[in-house]
Amino acid sequence: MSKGLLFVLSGPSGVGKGTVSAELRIRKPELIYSVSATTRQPRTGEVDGVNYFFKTHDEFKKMIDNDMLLEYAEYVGNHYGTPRDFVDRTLEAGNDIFLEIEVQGALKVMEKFPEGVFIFLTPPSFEELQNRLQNRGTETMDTINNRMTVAADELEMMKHYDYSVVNDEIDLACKRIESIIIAEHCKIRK
Ligand SMILES: Nc1ncnc2c1ncn2[C@@H]1O[C@H](COP(=O)(O)OP(=O)(O)OP(=O)(O)O)[C@@H](O)[C@H]1O
Ligand SMILES: Nc1nc2c(ncn2[C@@H]2O[C@H](COP(=O)(O)O)[C@@H](O)[C@H]2O)c(=O)[nH]1
Repeated sequence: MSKGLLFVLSGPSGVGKGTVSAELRIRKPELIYSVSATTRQPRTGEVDGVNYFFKTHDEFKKMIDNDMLLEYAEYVGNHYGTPRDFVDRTLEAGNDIFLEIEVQGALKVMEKFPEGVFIFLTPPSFEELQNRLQNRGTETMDTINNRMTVAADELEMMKHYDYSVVNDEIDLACKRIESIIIAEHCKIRK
């Protein structure tokens, strides 16, 4: 049996990765989504094991020490990481897996899985990115400013990705990603 494909969706905070992924889950239920571990506090409505595995700093460190993370990164004061075992088992079983992670982590996955498919989600403009972060209302103005500073560096990394997709409209962004998934599967059949 051939292995599944690893898709990584990345891009600056607030660009709409979570929103687009949630819509893709509805449109492509056959895709399997990785649940990350994080030391960040849950936001209202977030559920442990569904949105994230919420960990203490000690628990997260143990995961690193036991080599349980495919990649991890510190992002604006919190740690985030992708549990390795779930990714490996999904791919070995011949299923595709979808990771939604920030840019430092994606660059690490590129080293370990160069055969992965790396998609950078871009905002229509920098101003719109700031509007989206502010309108989401989940971060303080300080955190938003920090995330915008990081975003400027992250946009520089877009050139390392296989695809860039503009998230102007959720429907269009999803259609673009769905086309990429189809195209990557066609490549395998050739
Ligand atoms: N195409 C779009 N047009 C307008 N608003 C959008 C669009 N996509 C997402 N949004 C809004 O932008 C905000 C940020 O989206 P979302 O939380 O999905 O971003 P994210 O990239 O996952 O952020 P983070 O990396 O911080 O988790 C949300 O309020 C969402 O509703
Ligand atoms: N490197 C990783 N980044 C991850 C992972 N899971 C999520 N993220 C990214 O972190 C930021 C902030 O997320 P938020 O939920 O606090 O807004 C965002 O860009 C996520 O995509 C991961 O496992 N590794």
